[in-house]
Amino acid sequence: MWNANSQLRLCSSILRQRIKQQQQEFLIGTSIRRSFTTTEGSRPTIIHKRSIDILHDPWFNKGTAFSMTERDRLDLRGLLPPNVMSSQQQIERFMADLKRLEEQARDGPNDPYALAKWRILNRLHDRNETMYYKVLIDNIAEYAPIVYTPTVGLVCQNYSGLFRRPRGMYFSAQDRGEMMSMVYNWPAEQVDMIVVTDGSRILGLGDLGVQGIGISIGKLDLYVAAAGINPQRVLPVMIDVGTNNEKLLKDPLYLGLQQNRLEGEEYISIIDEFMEAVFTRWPHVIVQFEDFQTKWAFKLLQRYRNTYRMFNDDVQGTAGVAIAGLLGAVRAQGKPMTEFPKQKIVVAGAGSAGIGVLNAARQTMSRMSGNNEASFESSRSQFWVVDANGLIAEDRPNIDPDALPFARTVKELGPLGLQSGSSLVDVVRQVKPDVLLGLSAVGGLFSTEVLEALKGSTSSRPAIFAMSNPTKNAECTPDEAFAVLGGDIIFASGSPFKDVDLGDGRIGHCNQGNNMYLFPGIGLGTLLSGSRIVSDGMLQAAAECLAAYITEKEVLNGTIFPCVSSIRDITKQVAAAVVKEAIEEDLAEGYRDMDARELQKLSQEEILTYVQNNMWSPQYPTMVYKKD
Ligand SMILES: NC(=O)C1=CN([C@@H]2O[C@H](COP(=O)(O)OP(=O)(O)OC[C@H]3O[C@@H](n4cnc5c(N)ncnc54)[C@H](O)[C@@H]3O)[C@@H](O)[C@H]2O)C=CC1
Ligand SMILES: CC(=O)C(=O)O
Ligand SMILES: [Mg+2]
Repeated sequence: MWNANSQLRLCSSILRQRIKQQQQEFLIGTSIRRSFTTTEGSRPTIIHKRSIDILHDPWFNKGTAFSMTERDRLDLRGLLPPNVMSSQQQIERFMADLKRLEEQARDGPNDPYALAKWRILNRLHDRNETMYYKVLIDNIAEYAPIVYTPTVGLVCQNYSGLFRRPRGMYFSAQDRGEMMSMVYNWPAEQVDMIVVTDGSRILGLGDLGVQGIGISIGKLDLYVAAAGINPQRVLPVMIDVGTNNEKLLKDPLYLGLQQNRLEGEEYISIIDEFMEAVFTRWPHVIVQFEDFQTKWAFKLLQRYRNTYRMFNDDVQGTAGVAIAGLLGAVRAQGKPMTEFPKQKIVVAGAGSAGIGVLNAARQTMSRMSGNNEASFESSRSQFWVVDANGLIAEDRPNIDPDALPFARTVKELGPLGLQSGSSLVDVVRQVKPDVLLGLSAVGGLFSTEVLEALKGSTSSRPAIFAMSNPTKNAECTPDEAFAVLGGDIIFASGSPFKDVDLGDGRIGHCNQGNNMYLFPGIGLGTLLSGSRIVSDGMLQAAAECLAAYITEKEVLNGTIFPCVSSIRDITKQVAAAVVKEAIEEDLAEGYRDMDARELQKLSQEEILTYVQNNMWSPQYPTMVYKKD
């Protein structure tokens, strides 16, 4: 339960973890405890191929970094230029090429260059995975916007043209009855993480059909870079049930099924078949549902969450990140987090993301203020929800059942001069909210008029969350927000923006409020705990860990989310919090040689070491050839 003590407990435990972590980094390689000393990636790699086949396999290829003895041992001599490069030299050569593009891009339009960078990185991904992830991890702040939002959106939009080598698996409506055998076509014996999409709502770009595979690939890049999931054990998946995108339906070069989306039972039976197939081959896999349109996101989550190791990133990951940000916004006002239940929050957007955030925020408020039926009921009145048809009130016909709990009563609205369907600007003007949160996918929705209305906020430091992706869908830019409201606000956006120079020596901080701060840790923590499900408690633990990661000083300076360059560290902490919660809930069944009983005995610090030691990092392994 949330109270001042739990807040303190969290902050001090994070501090303790950081100190321990430094000690542990020193200790790795020495014998801490048999059961969690094997560092991921330190074992030699057994390969069953030789010669040119190795160079064409991105999982094993080291390119010019193969030593002369390896070249002899693996029949590679003469197939590479003679100069053996270190992995660092390889990266320098690659980066010099990539940077040339940046020099040209400095004054040019942004998008084509971002796409060109993606192509260059993707080609590296195709030929040498180890080097690709080394480049990504070492330069995550620079390249997350290329492999992830915003450029990944552009990549999905242009995927038919960009497609060269296949990556991941495609299950289509034509594969009904075949999936159980098809799944064995994937070459890896073990898969830890699947990210699956049906392409129906890719970021805020709508239905992109089969081209949505790009988002599964981008999310899994972060799983490898941030969570240290072994790249040989990730699987991007696209389930192609058709598309309702008229442009794609008419495009002769479109790569997917050119039919309207299947609906109802036909649709569900395909997703069911896919789930059964992947969990039959890999019983311990974790499946992240990504960018399913709202009408299926909730239904599929309810259908599978108690049976399979799965979660929906847009509903649950986003909710956790928003909670962490909302608590940060309370602290940024100089108040304790426990004041959160008093915040007035206007949410624009009642889709999978908006409703996910609303449910989680309401539960968090309720937990903080009594954790009973009465507190749950009363916390409802802190939210005003506006969608494409304006303010949601109970007298709206055919109200979406997921939004119904947040519909305002006509009685409540009367004194404010509001009614069902009132515009966002009127709602903001009358409610005077502490927080204005956008998950609407409508770029520019927080217009100058809306931001002007927020000047009436009763908060000393109103918060604006323009969380829609990609960049052009952000409800407003930080420049717009700071220009209208001045420096005393908190700003977060789903896609990255630059900080704003406020002109008086101060900087307006632009936080990136994106589920990337949670999903990799949720996945890794679930994997390492061996929990059969992803429980609400595990998700809550992840959100609390993220909330506590930011120091008091940072929060007061307007920082409510960590910087992207610390994503690997925050992911490790989140994963450890998830493992700990799974142990406490008695869900942890163990992973590899760490069984449930061993897990139960670990201290908090030991859990962190266990997580760290199981994170893959991009180092070339020693290779040993064995005949099949
Ligand atoms: N920052 C992050 O981590 C995340 C951001 N998102 C973003 O959230 C956005 C929405 O995602 P979903 O909820 O799945 O989409 P959705 O399409 O299901 O929902 C959009 C909602 O916005 C409402 N809307 C449309 N026009 C509006 C207007 N003029 N005023 C107010 N509301 C309006 C719609 O009625 C609907 O309720 C996307 O852009 C997505 O990229 C989603 C997940 C995570
Ligand atoms: C970030 C994310 O998951 C989305 O925009 O859908
Ligand atoms: Mg998403």
